[in-house]
Amino acid sequence: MHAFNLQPKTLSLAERLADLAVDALIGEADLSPKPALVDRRGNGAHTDLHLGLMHASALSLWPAFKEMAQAAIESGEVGVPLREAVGRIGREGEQAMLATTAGVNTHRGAIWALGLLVTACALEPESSAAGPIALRAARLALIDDRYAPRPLSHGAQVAQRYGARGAREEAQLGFPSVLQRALPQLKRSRALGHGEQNARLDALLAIMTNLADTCVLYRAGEHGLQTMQLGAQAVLDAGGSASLAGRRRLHELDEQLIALNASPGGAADLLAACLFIDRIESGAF
Ligand SMILES: CC(C)(COP(=O)(O)OP(=O)(O)OC[C@H]1O[C@@H](n2cnc3c(N)ncnc32)[C@H](O)[C@@H]1O)[C@@H](O)C(=O)NCCC(=O)NCCS
Ligand SMILES: Nc1ncnc2c1ncn2[C@@H]1O[C@H](COP(=O)(O)OP(=O)(O)OP(=O)(O)O)[C@@H](O)[C@H]1O
Repeated sequence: MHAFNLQPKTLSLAERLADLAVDALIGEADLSPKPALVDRRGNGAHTDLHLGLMHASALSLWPAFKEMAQAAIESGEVGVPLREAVGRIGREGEQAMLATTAGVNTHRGAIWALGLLVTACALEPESSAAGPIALRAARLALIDDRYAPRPLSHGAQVAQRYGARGAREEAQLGFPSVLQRALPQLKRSRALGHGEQNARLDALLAIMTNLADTCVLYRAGEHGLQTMQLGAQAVLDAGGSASLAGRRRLHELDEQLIALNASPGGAADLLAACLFIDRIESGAF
């Protein structure tokens, strides 16, 4: 008899969903060259983040994603009890993240977006279509969580100043940036044979063309947001990340956004959401 069981352990549904969520975060972090974001090249516009921290943070969230999926399986329906359970687990995940990063916000928006999507998937594991998953996530996001603290977050300050409702609204509308922009662009660029990394960069740019990213608004105001949106569109118009002209535009956009300290963190979170849904749609679980 062997001392070790060498058989691969069969993962539960909740564990597989947590794996996919963490994979999506690592895929987003590693993707390079992303404008002004942490990637394999460097720290973009961030002084307090680096790639190792993004990886460690992503891994620290695995238990929270698993617990959210388990809560969905046990509850079986969208409703106040599940919303409040997921809110509590999300806040615990945030504490695990902050303990790992010594207090730096690496993945706040991603816990929210991916947490809702993991929960939505676990509610109906037989259905892998993006539309119904996003709709279930939106229904959850629309439910009020009475225990959620209401801090004067960067997002809340930007909402007061510019009227942008950020991460919450994106989820409540069923992730339009992911379903209507990122996923179609990812598929278009893949179909053109642009290569997976370029297709992912194009998907990120497609999100950036239209998003009211509260990270950018907080750090660089409306001018920063406009620079991000127009610059991302210019890259896509020039032929996307796979073309020489598009790459030149992408490099310019990176420099412009770094000069403005305008890191599109919300767009990055939504790219992770896009990569997650793409894996679900392709039958990964
Ligand atoms: C809704 C959240 C994101 C708070 O949003 P708020 O705008 O107040 O906060 P904050 O300034 O910290 O921004 C959160 C993050 O969202 C991302 N983001 C920014 N803009 C956007 C956008 N337009 N769309 C999507 N994500 C965005 C950014 O990465 C940013 O870091 C969430 O953290 C929350 O409500 N937490 C409470 C605990 C809870 O219920 N958790 C549930 C986990 S499923
Ligand atoms: N690759 C990435 N690089 C940088 N940020 C990312 C990346 N992926 C996701 N993000 C998101 O961007 C956010 C970081 O933005 P930001 O630094 O503005 O946050 P903050 O701590 O709220 O603000 P500040 O650093 O201005 O005090 C994180 O919440 C995270 O969700």
